[in-house]
Amino acid sequence: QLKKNFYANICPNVENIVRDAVQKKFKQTFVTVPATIRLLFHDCFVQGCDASVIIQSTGSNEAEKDHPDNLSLAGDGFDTVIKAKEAVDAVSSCTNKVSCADILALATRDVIALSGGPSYAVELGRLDGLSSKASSVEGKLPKPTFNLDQLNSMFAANGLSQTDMVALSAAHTVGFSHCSRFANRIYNFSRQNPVDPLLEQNYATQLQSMCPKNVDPRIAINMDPNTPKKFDNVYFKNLQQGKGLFTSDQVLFTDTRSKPTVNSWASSSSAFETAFVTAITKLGRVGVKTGQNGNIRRNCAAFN
Ligand code: HEM
Ligand SMILES: [Ca+2]
Ligand SMILES: [Ca+2]
Repeated sequence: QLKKNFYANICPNVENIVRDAVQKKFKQTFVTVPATIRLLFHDCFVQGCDASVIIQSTGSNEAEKDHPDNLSLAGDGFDTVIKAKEAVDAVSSCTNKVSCADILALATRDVIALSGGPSYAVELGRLDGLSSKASSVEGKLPKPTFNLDQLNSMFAANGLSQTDMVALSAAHTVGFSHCSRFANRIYNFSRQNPVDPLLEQNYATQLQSMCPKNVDPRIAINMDPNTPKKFDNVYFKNLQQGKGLFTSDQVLFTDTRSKPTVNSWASSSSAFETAFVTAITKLGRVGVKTGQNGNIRRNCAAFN
């Protein structure tokens, strides 16, 4: 059972310590924002929110982070958690008392606020997981080609509704994607349509020029072409205009079951923010470890 003031008697300053460390990292690079948010998502959907995604592989264990679906997680997300953990552990009453999973949840809240998104209270008290296997990632994370039924069933498996799924998808209002993730939509989409007809034409042309056919695979482009550094509801306005980058984004507008939600949040950022806070709070409860199922890692990247 998570609690908002879990560390009140153990490490009363934990929220300020984490926020200062995250702010420092944010000043160094904006990538801190999307990298940390996506890290939380990829953690919670595999074995629950237990920092299993942060574990480094060793000679005897190929960890989650080396599964193909996690190779594009930006290093700045991992670094944010490690830096915040160091700052927490530097305070003697807090040393080895705060889990990496909780630090990731707090850091995510902080980067969302730093980029203009909603601020919210974070539930705490997660333990860090005791296993991390690349093989356990398979089939647990959504693909950019997913349709609404596939998205709904994967989120439902984590206790999240369609409404939660649409709200959380708005995380694509910040951050980057490599060209390979949507190349299918701008080149050889189908026999009749080389370009996905759901893509607005000028946007498709722009994407083609940023991602030419033999582009360097390291090139990444903004997922929100309008406000890539603001955590806002422009994501939904983009969907209304055929500017969803992935099929899994655009389908939220084209499928009549989710379209009303997109329209409503495109016109009301406060309604979106309320739904997002509900959804990310539910995300933070997925598969939480307690008792013998977890511990507090001394080093977030390695088991004790
Ligand atoms: C709904 C299904 C989802 C799919 C299919 C999906 C897929 C993807 C893909 C393919 C990328 C680009 C990765 C790359 O090429 O580097 C990406 C980036 C990202 N995703 Fe998702 N995602 C989904 C949901 C979410 C959720 C729920 C969150 C968080 C709440 C999230 C947060 C992010 C962020 C912040 C980035 C940018 C990462 C960066 O710039 O480093 N995504 N996603
Ligand atoms: Ca996990
Ligand atoms: Ca945005």
